[in-house]
Amino acid sequence: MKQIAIAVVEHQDRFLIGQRPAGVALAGLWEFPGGKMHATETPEQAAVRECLEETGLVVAAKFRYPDRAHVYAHDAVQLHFVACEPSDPSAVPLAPFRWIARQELSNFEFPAGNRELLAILAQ
Ligand SMILES: Nc1nc2c([nH]c(=O)n2[C@@H]2O[C@H](COP(=O)(O)OP(=O)(O)OP(=O)(O)O)[C@@H](O)[C@H]2O)c(=O)[nH]1
Repeated sequence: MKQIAIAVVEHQDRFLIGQRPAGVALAGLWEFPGGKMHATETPEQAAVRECLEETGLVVAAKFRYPDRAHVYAHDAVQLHFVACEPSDPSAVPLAPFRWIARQELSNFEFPAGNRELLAILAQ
């Protein structure tokens, strides 16, 4: 199973999300910054690294949401969700990432493995 670290970056009740590009698995769905963990990394380290690579934002890991295993047609993944906060809240994320208010998250379609996390964020 692939180990995936995901940065759930929160600031002033808004979250950083981006749309997966055409031509990749789950194209068009929205997601949090993240990707495969390197062998020596903790989920926190990998989430912070992936977030910087994908969004240009430096973030600090704060706490963990429950992990989630999910089997997609393209892959079986273990999702490690890491709550993070931006070091510089005024920094502008790289496209396609943008800040979305908590109440708006339900208007975006995420991969099925995010369902439990999104239910927690909606509370
Ligand atoms: N980034 C991200 N990936 C997610 C989320 N939810 C979810 O199920 N995934 C899954 O986790 C896997 C992430 O791998 P990826 O394709 O984005 O990245 P990758 O394996 O190429 O890793 P890399 O970015 O290190 O190259 C994909 O199977 C993706 O569908 C999410 O919220 N964010």
